[in-house]
Amino acid sequence: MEQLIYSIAYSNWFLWVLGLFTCAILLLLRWGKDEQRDGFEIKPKLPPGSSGLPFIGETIRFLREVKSLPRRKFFDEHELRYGPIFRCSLFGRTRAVVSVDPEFNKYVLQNEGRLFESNVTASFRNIIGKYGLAGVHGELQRKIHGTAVNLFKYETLSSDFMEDIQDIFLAGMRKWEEQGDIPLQHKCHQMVLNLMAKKLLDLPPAEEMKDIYKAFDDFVGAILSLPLNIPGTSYARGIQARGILLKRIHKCIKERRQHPDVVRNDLLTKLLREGTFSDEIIADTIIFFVFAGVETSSMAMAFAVKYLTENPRALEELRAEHDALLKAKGKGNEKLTWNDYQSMKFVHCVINETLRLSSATVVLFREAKQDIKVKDFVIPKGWTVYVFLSATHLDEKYHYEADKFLPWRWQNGGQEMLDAPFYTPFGRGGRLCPGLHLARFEIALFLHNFVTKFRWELLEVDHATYFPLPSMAKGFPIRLHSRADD
Ligand code: HEM
Repeated sequence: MEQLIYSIAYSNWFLWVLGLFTCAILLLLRWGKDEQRDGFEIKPKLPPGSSGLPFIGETIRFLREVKSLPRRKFFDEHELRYGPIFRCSLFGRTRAVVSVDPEFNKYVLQNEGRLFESNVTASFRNIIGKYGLAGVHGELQRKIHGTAVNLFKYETLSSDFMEDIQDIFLAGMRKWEEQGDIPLQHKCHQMVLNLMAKKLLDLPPAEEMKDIYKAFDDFVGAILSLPLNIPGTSYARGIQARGILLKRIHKCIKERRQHPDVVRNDLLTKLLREGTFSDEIIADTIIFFVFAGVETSSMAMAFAVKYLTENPRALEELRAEHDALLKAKGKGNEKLTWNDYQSMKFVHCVINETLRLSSATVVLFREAKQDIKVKDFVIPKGWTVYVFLSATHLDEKYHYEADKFLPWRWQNGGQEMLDAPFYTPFGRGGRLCPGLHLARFEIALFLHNFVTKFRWELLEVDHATYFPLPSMAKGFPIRLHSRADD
């Protein structure tokens, strides 16, 4: 018996040693495999950081902290510990690096297509389509991007957009006035959607084309949803909406070919006239403009009003600028001219500051196309770099009292910040937003009309969130009062 006990104890001890030995070998083998996967003979010096939990990484912590104050908490703590470029597993990507270093961000974005490449998930690509610009690379990306730059360039705003923007915004605001109580965020969304539908496809406003507008809405709603293609989910509705929109766009293409004599000032006509792209590319490009141009601009409008509501001094200064503009034009002459737009100053400070605090694009994803040496470490080929634009916008090192809405920081030389690597609401490099002039123009014309026509009060306290997009939980419910009654 004793012998048996000894022999069991001995064999258990032997098994323990054997087990530990095997684990050690397996760990060594796995470590070696990781090194080989990264393409290095010896362990590369990766940026400092941690991988967090398997697969989830630090996503849960990020999502929790991005909602709390100060808004830069997650980045401040990581930067303090590891520096501005750190290894961090987020959103299911374990081989990833976060950058909140403005100079490195600039380097990454300016080397698009050479050292780095924008990368999108398969589910996102299913929504935006094979030729949706974010997922297109190389020569074709440059060609479509160049066309978009041409369509939305500063010089075209006066001839191609001014009249339509004012007509649609003035009509929209007349309705808001009748309604009195409005959720501003949703109303801005609808108004910008009307504008894009008119400018892209020459469609009449929402009331006359409910199905198409619902499809637009479902499509935009699906972009940031969980990619579950199960009936009833936002993603599935988005895929369905994409089909409806494609059908409508192809119908418009056919109509334009059948009736070339009908004069239209829309972007589809211009794209067809160029004759460079297939119908499939044109359809995906139009759909991508809806994705890129609606939520981004309309959120900025709603957030500008939120910040002005909270900062009466800024509102007063903006209103004074725009009342003076109207006074100089004389009564009954409410439509603005190109010269009026060019004379506006403070409104651009308000727009810059709004986009600094709540730009629609929080983070850009880029994949390293080769091993990238940064400082004294290496980002291996195939790794993702998260370029966190919002983190540099909120960094006290570059913006004093960074959490506060202070449009005056953009006055007296503040304009130089527009080119600085720590202010990039529209990105940079080969994918710099081609709609940036249009977006600024829309927001300026919106603010001009809104502050000169209305006083307003907030009906309920609303809570803003900033990820994945800036948004207000209740849609910013306000009561409007016409200033004509003052
Ligand atoms: C406040 C409003 C807007 C903001 C903050 C914004 C921001 C951005 C940013 C940061 C990018 C770069 C994406 C990247 O590098 O991967 C981008 C790309 C793009 N934007 Fe905008 N955008 C706005 C409005 C618009 C408008 C009105 C349009 C026109 C319809 C537009 C069209 C595009 C397009 C087509 C791209 C893709 C460029 C490419 O990948 O080559 N954007 N936008």
